[in-house]
Amino acid sequence: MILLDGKATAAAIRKELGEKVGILKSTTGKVPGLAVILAGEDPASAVYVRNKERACAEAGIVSKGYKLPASTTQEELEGLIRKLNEDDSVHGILLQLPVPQGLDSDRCLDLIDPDKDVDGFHPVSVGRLTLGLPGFRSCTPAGVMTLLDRYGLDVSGKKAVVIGRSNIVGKPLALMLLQRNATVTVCHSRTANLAEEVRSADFVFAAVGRPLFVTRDMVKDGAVVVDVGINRTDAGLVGDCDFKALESKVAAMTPVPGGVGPMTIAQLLINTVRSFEMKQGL
Ligand SMILES: Nc1nc2c(c(=O)[nH]1)N[C@@H](CN(C=O)c1ccc(C(=O)N[C@@H](CCC(=O)O)C(=O)O)cc1)CN2
Ligand SMILES: [Mg+2]
Repeated sequence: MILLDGKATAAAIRKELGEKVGILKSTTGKVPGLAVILAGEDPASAVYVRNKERACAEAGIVSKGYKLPASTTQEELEGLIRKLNEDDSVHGILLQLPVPQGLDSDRCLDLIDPDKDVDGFHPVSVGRLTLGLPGFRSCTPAGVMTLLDRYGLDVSGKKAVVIGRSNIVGKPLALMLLQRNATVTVCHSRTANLAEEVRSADFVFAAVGRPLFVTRDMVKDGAVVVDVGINRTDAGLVGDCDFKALESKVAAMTPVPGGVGPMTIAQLLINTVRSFEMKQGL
């Protein structure tokens, strides 16, 4: 089995981007800037934001953190986004999700300038993805595609099954796979014969949010399995797939942790550098 090592791949991407940013800096005199908004005190979000800021530093991207209390009002948050839209040193704006109760994340995401929407959550970005037009792609599914590319795994003509239909993973991932000429099935909680659907897949993408949901009997021999799940259990962090049980059956698989998670952050950096380049007309 080939271990699809997201941690190592993400580290390689950060290094490559660092070199690229160095060249961009010497040719333009400017550096990419990412604004990271964290509202409230969700501990997992705080970790992700810290990791994003660290990753930016490693790649030479200037990150500006905006840590807001859970009591922040909708108006304050919207005011900050408007200000960042106008700030020429900011090439990417991200609002860490979830936001505290009482804040409307959809209204905030709507306000982000689509040219700075490095998380790819703005309806314009989603529309561009749907139409196959250039634009920012949601970091988790785009990071998955980048990981497959780095391992030379081509989905064209293959049967891909996505388990999960969230706006930030399942739906955009299905569209990206379709764009790459996979035959795509999206499964969810109401799918009849889910195990049978998954068993027919050459590529399985699990984004259900249920620990060890994908079992050995559900996967065909030689399939490629990408586990997008991050579940905190008493036994620690586990994915949506039973890694130990699948290991001897599949051709390639991502671990959790160290698979898709680090690629999400690497993709954010890729998107931010791309946004910077576009601003410079490159
Ligand atoms: N504005 C956004 N909010 C959220 C996104 C997003 O892409 N943009 N995705 C998730 C959270 N997320 C990034 O924000 C994220 C989750 C997990 C990881 C990661 O590296 N996970 C590690 C394990 C780390 C741990 O101990 O938890 C791994 O899988 O190896 C990175 C980013 C929801 N919100
Ligand atoms: Mg994501």
